[in-house]
Amino acid sequence: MIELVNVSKTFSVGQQQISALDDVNLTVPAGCIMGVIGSSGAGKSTLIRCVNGLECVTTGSVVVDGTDLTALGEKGLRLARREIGMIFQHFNLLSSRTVYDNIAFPLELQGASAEEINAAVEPLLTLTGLSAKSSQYPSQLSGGQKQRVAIARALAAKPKVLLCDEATSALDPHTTQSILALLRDINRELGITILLITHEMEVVKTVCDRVAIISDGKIVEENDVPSFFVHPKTDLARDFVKSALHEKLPKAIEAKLKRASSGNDEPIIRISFLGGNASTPLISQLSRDCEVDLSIMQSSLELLNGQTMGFLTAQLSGSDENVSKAIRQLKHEANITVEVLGYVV
Ligand SMILES: Nc1ncnc2c1ncn2[C@@H]1O[C@H](COP(=O)(O)OP(=O)(O)OP(=O)(O)O)[C@@H](O)[C@H]1O
Repeated sequence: MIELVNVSKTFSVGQQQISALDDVNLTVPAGCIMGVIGSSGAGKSTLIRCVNGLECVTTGSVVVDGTDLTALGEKGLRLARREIGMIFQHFNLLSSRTVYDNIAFPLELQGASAEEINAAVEPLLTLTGLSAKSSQYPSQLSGGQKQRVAIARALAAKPKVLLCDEATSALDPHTTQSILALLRDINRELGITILLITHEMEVVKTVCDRVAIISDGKIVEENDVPSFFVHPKTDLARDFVKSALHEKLPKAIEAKLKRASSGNDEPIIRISFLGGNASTPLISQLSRDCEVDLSIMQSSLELLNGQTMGFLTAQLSGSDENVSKAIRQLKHEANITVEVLGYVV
């Protein structure tokens, strides 16, 4: 549905060339909610602006629903952009227009009649829970309500794709959850493909089917969300995953944790499980098979896209040989990732 093929974007500032996107390849399947996450300056905004033609790519192509946007002239691009709705962090509503008139605005620009506009706007007011606010002005609304108006306006022209640029970053956690639930409903009920950019893993965890990490203008990792959480491949992905799981070792353990083993210490391991394994009696089995003890420090279960994921941090005790055997056995289990966080005496 959305395809970025070898996309690079370079900005010229005076004599300086700034590479914002560097050979990006990314596919967002139809009906998917894809999150692109990255730190500040990684290239997220540039990427999403290239997808709706607000920014021209330097090289490569951007294909949305079979149309190569990079091959279009100004008029063609204007028409193609009707298929692409977009919402922003700061809502970008027209302050002199009511809620109804904000939602109607893109249809007015297209020359729709009053009847056509009403037929499109009324269901959107219902969908976004704004029917009672229809004649109010943006200044009379909360942040969450403003974002609902922006979502309804983005959907007015019946786009196939919705782009979300840090859409919940200005909202409190409770309102964020309600906006993400609305995006999920829109995706399911209207079949709209959603590409969102965010710096918050909580957003990815709550609403996305797939996730890509961008760093220095490059996509460094991409996966479905449950696999991304359980099998992060890069250090950056591991950091993002940890930020979303709020995992922290007890302070006393953290203080004496050594990266390398000194020979007479014990490893602290972190195990992630995906799917059915999360509920199997893995620990007691490991303890029996390998004659090791596991002192559990942290454990949690999460449900992502209907899949159970388990996370467990434990100190492993036993003879060197048995501890090595236990780690080897864990590494061989399907759908389990084991990581040695360090060693304590
Ligand atoms: N119009 C521009 N002119 C020059 N450089 C730009 C322009 N837009 C972005 N950049 C540069 O491109 C790089 C990527 O910026 P971008 O805004 O895409 O990052 P981001 O991941 O969205 O960051 P943030 O989360 O802080 O908004 C940065 O180095 C930025 O300074």
